[in-house]
Amino acid sequence: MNAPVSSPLPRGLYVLCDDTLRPDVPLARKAELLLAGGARVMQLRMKRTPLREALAVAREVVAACRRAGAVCLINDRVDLALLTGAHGVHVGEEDLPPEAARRLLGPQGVVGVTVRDVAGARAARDAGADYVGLGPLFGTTTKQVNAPVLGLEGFAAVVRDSPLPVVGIGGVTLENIARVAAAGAHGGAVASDALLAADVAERVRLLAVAFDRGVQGTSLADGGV
Ligand SMILES: Cc1ncc(COP(=O)(O)OP(=O)(O)O)c(N)n1
Ligand SMILES: Cc1ncsc1CCOP(=O)(O)O
Ligand SMILES: [Mg+2]
Repeated sequence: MNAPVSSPLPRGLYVLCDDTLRPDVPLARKAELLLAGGARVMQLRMKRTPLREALAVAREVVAACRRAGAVCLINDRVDLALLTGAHGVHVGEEDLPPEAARRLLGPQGVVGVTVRDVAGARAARDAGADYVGLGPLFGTTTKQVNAPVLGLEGFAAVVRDSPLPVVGIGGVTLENIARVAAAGAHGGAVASDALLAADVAERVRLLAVAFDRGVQGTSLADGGV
C-alpha cells in the first residue's frame, strides 16, 4: 500500500468529450453540456476528427473548460495540447511515450498514461506521469480494448499498490461509479453513460454526486468523518 499522493487532477468524476459517440452532436456542444453538469476534469478524445478541425475544436473546448474552471486534457496529441494551452494530455501505448509528453509539456503540464497493472503504474511514475488510466474496469463498446476486464477487485488490487493516482475507465456508469470510488479510484472516467444520456448535464451531476458518495463511503468505513 502506497502513501496517498497529491495530484494536479481534482479527485472525482472525469468525463470524456468523445467524437465517436453521438457524432451528430458537435464536440463543442458536448463540452458545453458536460460543463453545464459541473464537470471538473474533461478529456477531449478525438478519434475521427480531421486534424485541422481537431485543432479548432480543441481551441474552443479548452477555452470553455478554462472559463468554467475545469481541467482540460487532450487525448493522444501533445501537439494539440501545446497549441491550445490545454492543461495536459492522456497518452497510451500507441501515442508519444510519457517521457516525451513530459519533456514537451514541461513540469506544469498534466500527463496521464494508460496502464494495465502495477508494473505499468510504476513505469508511468518513473516516466514522469501525474496519474494513470486503468481499465477496462467493466465491459464497454466505446473502445475495443485488447486487455481483460479487471472488475472491481482487480482494479482495487492495482490501486492499492499504485504509486500514482488511478483513474478507472471502461464501462463506468451511474450504477457502478460509487463502487469505483470506494475501490480507491482518484477518478471515474465516463464516456457513453454521460454522452448518450437524454439529459447530459443532469447525468454528469448525478455521476459526480455518486462518485463523491462512494468516496465518503470509504472514509466512513475507515472510521473517518
Ligand atoms: C483516463 C483514460 N484512461 C485510459 C484511456 C485510454 O487511452 P489509450 O489507451 O491511448 O486509448 P485511446 O483513448 O487513445 O483510444 C483514456 N483515453 N483515458
Ligand atoms: C477510452 C477507453 N479506454 C479504455 S475503455 C475506454 C472507453 C470508455 O468509454 P465508456 O465510458 O463508454 O465505457
Ligand atoms: Mg491514446
